[in-house]
Amino acid sequence: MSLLQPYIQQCATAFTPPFSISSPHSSYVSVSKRIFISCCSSHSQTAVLNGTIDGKIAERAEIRLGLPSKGRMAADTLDLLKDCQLSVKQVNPRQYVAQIPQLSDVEVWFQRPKDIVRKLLSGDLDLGVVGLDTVSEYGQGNEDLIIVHDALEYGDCRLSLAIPKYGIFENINSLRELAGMPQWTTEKPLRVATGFTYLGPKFMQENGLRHVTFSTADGALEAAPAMGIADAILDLVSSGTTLKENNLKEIEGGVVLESQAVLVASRKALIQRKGALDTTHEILERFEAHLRALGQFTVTANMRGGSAEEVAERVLSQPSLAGLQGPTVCPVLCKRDGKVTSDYFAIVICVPKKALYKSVQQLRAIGGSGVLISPLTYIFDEETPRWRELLSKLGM
Ligand SMILES: Nc1ncnc2c1ncn2[C@@H]1O[C@H](COP(=O)(O)OP(=O)(O)OP(=O)(O)O)[C@@H](O)[C@H]1O
Ligand SMILES: O=P(O)(O)OC[C@H]1O[C@H](OP(=O)(O)OP(=O)(O)O)[C@H](O)[C@@H]1O
Ligand SMILES: [Mg+2]
Repeated sequence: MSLLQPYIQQCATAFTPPFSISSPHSSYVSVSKRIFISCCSSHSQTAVLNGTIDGKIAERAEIRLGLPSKGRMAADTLDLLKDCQLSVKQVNPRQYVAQIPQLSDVEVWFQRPKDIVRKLLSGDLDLGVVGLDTVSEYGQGNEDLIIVHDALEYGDCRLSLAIPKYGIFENINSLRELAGMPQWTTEKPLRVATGFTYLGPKFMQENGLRHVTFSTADGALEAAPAMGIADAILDLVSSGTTLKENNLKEIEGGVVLESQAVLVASRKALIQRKGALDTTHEILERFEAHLRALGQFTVTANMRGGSAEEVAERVLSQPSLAGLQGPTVCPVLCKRDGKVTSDYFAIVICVPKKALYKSVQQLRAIGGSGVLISPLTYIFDEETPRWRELLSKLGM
């Protein structure tokens, strides 16, 4: 039985029969009155049960981390891990298993993003890095999937509905206007081309669009309206260039999901697999510390003053100079007339990259000189907020 089944049944009760489910392998899904067809046999629960027996995970010593084997997420994921001093040692690009020397109990498996989600559900992977769009589409709200880090700051895109700029759509600019067009009927529903055959129908149903039918393809969906195959498309948008080049436009209320790369885990693995939670903690800490540091610079400067407190007062009087917890102020000691004195103090603060120039101006305004700026590698907090969240999601 497909995981889409509850949804199909929900639709079936929402609309009056007759309807039919003609083939579980068909690539068509419709939320119009007549056809409700599950789209993808690979979503089946048999697969979900593969690596688990009666909800218990299969025994193995290693913790398996799935990383994208190709596509635009692959290189950025390896770069992130490298920046966190977790370089992946892969002998050659065609070898799908690899190691991270710093995490001795982790085995890396390179997989296509959708297969990472499927294998997390089947118990064949424990952790994975993929786009939120892929987790949402192939995870279908399954409670075994837990988002451990929701913002790895790459792979930014949105899943968005787009329609032609021309013809009957020329003056249609919102989902409400699209839904209100008299053209869509049971006999002639709005045809949407999408690779998101779970999220697409769900979104349409939640937004009250009744006369909709879906077709699917693996890529270049933006061609479908001009080819006469579809009226609209539901696909990922990043810069918007592909839509523009194909004479398509997004509409108000048409964004299904904002996505970026995330770290996702199997709840069962975190709870049952020895070492999985500790390893996840380490990866999470490194990701958080690195990503927090990305937005910050360390600024050091010298400042003349009578005492550390007096210098701190001056620094704290400026809105952009508070730092993470306040400035570090240390005396700069030098010898004058045989005596050690401290006419200058060195101050060290963290400054958001965006506020860098303003901070330098404020430092100068209060007498700062010799301002040095260096990038930060990590900011480790006492405890990461996401770790607390994860423990609470796990009921710990
Ligand atoms: N234009 C984009 N800009 C930024 N990120 C994107 C964009 N398109 C996709 N992504 C993100 O990258 C992930 C992988 O996309 P990619 O195009 O590499 O693979 P795919 O389309 O799923 O597979 P394939 O095209 O190989 O069949 C997507 O799931 C999404 O999270
Ligand atoms: O808004 P843009 O920056 O133009 O990016 C959007 C395009 O990127 C993705 O396609 P991809 O390049 O992955 O090709 P595909 O259709 O073969 O998956 C997506 O499916 C869009 O077509
Ligand atoms: Mg693609």
